[in-house]
Amino acid sequence: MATALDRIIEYKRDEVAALKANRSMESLLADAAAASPTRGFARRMSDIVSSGENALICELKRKSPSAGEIMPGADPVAIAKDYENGGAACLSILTDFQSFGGSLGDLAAVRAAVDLPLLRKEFMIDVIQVAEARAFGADAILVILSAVDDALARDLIGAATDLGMDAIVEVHEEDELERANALPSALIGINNRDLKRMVTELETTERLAGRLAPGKSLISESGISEPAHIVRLRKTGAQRFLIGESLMKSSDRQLQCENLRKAS
Ligand SMILES: O=C(O)c1ccccc1NCC(=O)[C@H](O)[C@H](O)COP(=O)(O)O
Repeated sequence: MATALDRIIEYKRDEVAALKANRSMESLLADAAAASPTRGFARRMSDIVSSGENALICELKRKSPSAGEIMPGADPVAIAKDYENGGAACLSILTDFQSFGGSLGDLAAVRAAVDLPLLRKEFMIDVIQVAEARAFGADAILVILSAVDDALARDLIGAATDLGMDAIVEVHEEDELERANALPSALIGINNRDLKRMVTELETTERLAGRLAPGKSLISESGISEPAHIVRLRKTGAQRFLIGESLMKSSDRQLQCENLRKAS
């Protein structure tokens, strides 16, 4: 049976074809060259980790295949400022519209409003999306190994590096982690969300964390909603966390960020 990810990749192919029909790589690269410099996504997290606190990548997420509507009319700038005031290391801006209600407009608006490094959270299947990400102000991209082969992953990471961006290589299981270890990016995201069963299990990070190659930095992603989860995940060595739904739904986003940032 097709997973949510399979369905997203299916329509992403149409979106990329439409992008190529409307914009040339050259014009996107010209916009990327004119964009303000990258802000050091990986470096910002490392600085926070060195201080002993947790580096949070806080996500703007209006809806999702697993949760349905989360915060339909969310104002991207107001949310981003809550996260910044709460001590987020970086922000994750979903730019997929169909499944997550996001847009490149969100990315550009947040870029102009806050100083934090930004991840363009998108389903990358073509290097033209990487150029587009930089043109709209991204500092990092996501490479989901369940959606791409190693050759394409290398191309996406190479394109990001050429544009001064970082790349998070995202894995869900052992064989993907082995592949990630061999790819030229230091950031590995272990996603606790099983897209086949649509459940999140922190046990996924606990199972895989010890298998990261030396020099790789672990980001634990999905299903984190309370300081106790961070305390548990820190036992695996994780000090970088990607958090969306629970922060979006929090009645005091800034305070919740502060609590998660300091949990140990
Ligand atoms: O969130 C989903 O339902 C989903 C479905 C299909 C592909 C990706 C999906 N989520 C993307 C993410 O990785 C999360 O947005 C991110 O890790 C934050 O997770 P959470 O804190 O659980 O919102």
